[in-house]
Amino acid sequence: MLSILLNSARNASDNSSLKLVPFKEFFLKRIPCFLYSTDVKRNDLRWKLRAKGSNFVDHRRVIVSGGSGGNGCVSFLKDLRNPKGKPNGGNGGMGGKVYFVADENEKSLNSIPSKISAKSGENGKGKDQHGPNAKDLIIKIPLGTVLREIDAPKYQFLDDFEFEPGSTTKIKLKEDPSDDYAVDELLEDEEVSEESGIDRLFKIVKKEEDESKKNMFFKFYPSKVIYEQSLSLERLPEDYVDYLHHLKYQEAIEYDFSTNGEKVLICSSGIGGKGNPYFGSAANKYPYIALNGLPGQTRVLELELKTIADVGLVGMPNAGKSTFITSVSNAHPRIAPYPFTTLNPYIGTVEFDRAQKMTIADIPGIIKGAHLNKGLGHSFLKHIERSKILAYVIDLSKENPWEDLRDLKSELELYKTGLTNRPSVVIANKADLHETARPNYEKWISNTNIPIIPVSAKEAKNVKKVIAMLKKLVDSLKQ
Ligand SMILES: Nc1nc2c(ncn2[C@@H]2O[C@H](COP(=O)(O)OP(=O)(O)OP(=O)(O)O)[C@@H](O)[C@H]2O)c(=O)[nH]1
Ligand SMILES: [Mg+2]
Repeated sequence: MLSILLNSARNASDNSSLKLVPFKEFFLKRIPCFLYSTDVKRNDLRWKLRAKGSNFVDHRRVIVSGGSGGNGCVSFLKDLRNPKGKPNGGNGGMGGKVYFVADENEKSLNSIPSKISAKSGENGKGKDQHGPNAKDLIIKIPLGTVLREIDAPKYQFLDDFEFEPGSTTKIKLKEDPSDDYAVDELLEDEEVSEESGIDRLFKIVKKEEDESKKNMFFKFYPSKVIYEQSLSLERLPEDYVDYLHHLKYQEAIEYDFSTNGEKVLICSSGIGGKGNPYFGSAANKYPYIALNGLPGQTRVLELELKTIADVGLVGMPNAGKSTFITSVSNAHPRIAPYPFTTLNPYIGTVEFDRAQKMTIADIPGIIKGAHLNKGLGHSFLKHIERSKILAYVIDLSKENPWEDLRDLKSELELYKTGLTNRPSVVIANKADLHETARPNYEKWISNTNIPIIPVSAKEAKNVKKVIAMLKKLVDSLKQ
């Protein structure tokens, strides 16, 4: 039985076609590790390289919209004694706003949907029943996310709006007797000019060809014939006009979530429309119109996760970065004796006395040629880009370990010029493998002037010394 299992595992590993990979992964999880052949491991590595860490999402494009406001209602009180009662249409509720909150427990943008929309407010109803407001939407995003707006939203219904202080425009509501429904026509009124003295008035240019714009703002009493009636836009509620102005001239946002718990309003919600009592006056006791709710704000955003840590660990695959972070902090990334064990960045926290903390980022291994997308590529370097201190982890037991340091530095420079100028330490790991590590250490000391700290992350030897050095550097940068 065991030999059948082993053979199938080998057969699966020989076949490098993509289709078999999920099966192989599935299969390998279910056989004991002593049955793994080196072939299987090699193929596993190939699969990882092909995936380029794609199970970890650090870049995402999202469309976010606030909820629309509910419509106001046109309704009148009616009973036996009072067949023509007062207007009693309720107001529409506000839509939900969308907030982003930085959360240090979120590690990837994986869980952020590509479309985020808050719910709409409910419509008003008769008998003065106002529509309830919708709940705000709070989206948790990983600490260190950088947000950029990549597309200006288009609110076509605002194309014709010109917020010109001093000019006045009236909306004429007109009924065409041939139509069943009352329709509104938006006409520019030439006669009325600057005399009103109200600043926030605006002009609507008539555009007959665009039917879709009709009835955008107003709701009419069903089947009620409305003869010519005019309404100046200055009678619109102030928050309604403010919101239209805000939509038309909204500024692009850019934000860097660098503090845990930071809450930022991303999209405002649409204002609810007023019910018909709002339009009632001594001259017009039976207003047959109400306001529709306005749509919520929409933004197209690009989110990029750039981890924030005090210290960034950089090293070739298998150098012992994950072993080091495990021995000094609360992070527990996977450790294994083959390259590219780590596929996502990890953040470990080292706690000192007096509630002082230092964070360290472990990222996937970088190899020579990473800038040409070799290995896992160097896109993960963005996760140490914001670390003020770099800790190079070198495998001291390897042949010519100084070459690794040189290659790492050149990859860092190719990724971002000047990155290697940051304060740094060199951790010479695997110093417990005396046979090779000792002569390498001696050569390093005599041939270079780069200071190194010999360490055994596995046996937790000398790691405290490294932490003390790193803390000194972190503290000196804070001053
Ligand atoms: N002898 C010895 N082995 C070590 C030491 N540190 C790490 N190792 C071993 O080296 C292998 C790789 O360690 P990892 O910590 O997974 O290395 P890594 O740099 O995180 O590797 P990637 O995640 O693949 O980039 C494991 O088998 C560790 O047990 C050490 O100080 N001494
Ligand atoms: Mg690792």
